[in-house]
Order: sequence, then structure tokens, then C-alpha cells
Amino acid sequence: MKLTEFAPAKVNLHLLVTGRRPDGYHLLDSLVVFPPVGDDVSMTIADRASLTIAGPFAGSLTADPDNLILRAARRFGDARQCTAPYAFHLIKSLPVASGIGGGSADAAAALRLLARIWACEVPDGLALGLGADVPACLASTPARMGGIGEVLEPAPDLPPYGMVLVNPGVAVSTPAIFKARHGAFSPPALLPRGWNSAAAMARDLARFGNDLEAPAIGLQPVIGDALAAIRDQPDCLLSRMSGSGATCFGLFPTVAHAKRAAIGLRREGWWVWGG
Ligand SMILES: C[C@](O)(CO)[C@H](O)COP(=O)(O)OP(=O)(O)OC[C@H]1O[C@@H](n2ccc(N)nc2=O)[C@H](O)[C@@H]1O
Ligand SMILES: Nc1ncnc2c1ncn2[C@@H]1O[C@H](COP(=O)(O)OP(=O)(O)OP(=O)(O)O)[C@@H](O)[C@H]1O
Repeated sequence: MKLTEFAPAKVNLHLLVTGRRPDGYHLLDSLVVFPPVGDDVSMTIADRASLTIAGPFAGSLTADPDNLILRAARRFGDARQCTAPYAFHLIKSLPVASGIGGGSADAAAALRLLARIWACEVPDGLALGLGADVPACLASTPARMGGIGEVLEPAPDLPPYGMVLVNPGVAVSTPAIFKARHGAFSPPALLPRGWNSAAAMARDLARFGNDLEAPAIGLQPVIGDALAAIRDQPDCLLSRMSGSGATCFGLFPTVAHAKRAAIGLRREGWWVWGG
């Protein structure tokens, strides 16, 4: 029997660093959404745990025991005092270390697969122990993220909108970006209960940026080029970086506008999606 879970990208529509815990982790306020682009994780019964990887970004990863999928399976097995003798297969369609939570999404998909086959809930705290983005990716529904990533509240009602994602071909280390961030902390965003148009949503989000964008551009200036290229597309309502970068997104009035913009954004070495 083969079970499959889609592991959608996570996009931070805004990302404010609101404080720092004594252990060094940062407190965040973010609105996260999960566009319909991502990896696929499947699982079959086997003699022992294993992982194979295919897909456009398979070459950026090794299927070693440190892979977040195998880490997630081990942790879940340990929590249930059993092993997880499953063969996982990952189709890696998202760029690696790119601010859209690909590894977190894969780990969350592995947890969902095991929860399905074991007919149980994922134990409290297990997702967060794998990474700050894993709790949000476990649910993979729009959410307002707080704490270091573990506080998840319902997102405002979202209107229909189009989105492009652009990764300018550079991998970015999340700890390095947090370390490069200096200055005051931001207050959390004040957002309405919902928006009835993409333009209204973009207008409000324009007031709250991504506090990691400037440090990321400092380390990888090509991120600034990606943001400018998105902004230059017809009908672009807002362009920002997601997470710790380097992937940037643009908001558009409709999916059709976003798909058109994605065609205009194609560059050698860039990964582009629109939908
Ligand atoms: C920037 C975001 O993408 C926003 O959604 C996430 O907070 C990052 O989540 P993630 O990649 O799952 O992060 P983790 O693997 O838990 O942490 C990597 C490193 O990022 C830093 N980190 C991460 C999350 C957080 N709230 N504060 C931090 O300071 C820490 O140095 C940590 O050692
Ligand atoms: N299945 C996986 N997919 C991607 N990266 C993985 C995976 N397993 C382990 N990793 C490692 O995790 C690190 C972060 O990768 P990931 O793609 O999740 O970063 P990210 O998109 O910047 O995440 P975030 O938005 O949560 O900061 C990489 O250095 C990568 O080698």
C-alpha cells in the first residue's frame, strides 16, 4: 500500500521579529499561507526506514539519516516506542534552503503519513522539535504564527488572489540571516478580520514588511533583483521576501495575472512559479 501527502510551500506574507528568547530563538509575528506548489512525500511498508529522492531539486539533498523526513519518522516512532519501517519517497520540487519551508513541509508530510497509518495524533511538541516552521506546515492552512512558530491562530479571511514565487538560485542559511538582523524589535501587525479583495489585502500587508529582508539582501544582493523584477510585472500589488529568503513572492489580483507574470519573470538559474 502506498500513501502520499502533498507538502506545500509555506509563504510568510509578513514576518515581524518581535523579540528574542533567552535561548536565542526569535519571537515572530507572521501570516503564513500555503500556495498549491510543493513536494510530494509517499510511503510504503518496508523492512527498515529508507528514503529515496527524485524531482527537479533532488540534487540539492542527500537521502541521509539527517534528512528531515527520516528525522521526523524516528522522532514519531520513538514517541510511540516503536520503529517506523517505512520506505519514503520524496519528489523534491521546491528549492532547498529557500525560505519557503521545503524541509519543514516534508517533515510535516511524513508526520501526517505516519499519523494516518498509525491512526493517531502527532504528539504535542513533536513538530516544533523538528523545526520552528513544522507546526504550521503540519496543518498547512493559512495561519497567524506567533511564539517561535508554535503559536498558530486562524488567519484573517483571505480573498482570491494570485501569487508568483521567485527563487534567484541562491541558498540562504536561516541562522545566518537571524544573526545578521540588528536593531529594534517590531510590534505585531494589526490586521483586519479579513479582506474582500487582493488589492485590499496587499494595501494592508504593505504596512508590515519582512524584518529578515534587509539582512538577507545584505548577504545575497540578488534577492533585491528578484524583488525588483517582481515589482516590475504588470498588475503586481506587492512584492516581498518569504521567511529567511531567498525566495520572494508577488501578490496579483488573480491567478491568471500571476501566471502571466511568472512567464515574464523567467531567467536563467531562477526558479519561478505562478498560480
Ligand atoms: C524564518 C522562518 O522561516 C519563518 O517562518 C522560520 O522561523 C524558520 O523556521 P525553520 O527553518 O523551521 O527554523 P529552525 O530549523 O527551527 O531554526 C533554524 C535556526 O533559525 C533561528 N531561528 C529560527 C526560528 C525562530 N523563531 N528564531 C530563530 O532564531 C535559530 O538560529 C535556529 O537555530
Ligand atoms: N527534506 C528536506 N528538504 C529540504 N531541506 C532539507 C530536508 N531535509 C533536511 N534538509 C536541510 O534543511 C535545511 C533547510 O532547508 P529548507 O528547504 O527547509 O529551508 P527553508 O526553506 O529556508 O526553511 P524555512 O522557510 O523553514 O526557513 C537545508 O540546509 C537542508 O539541507
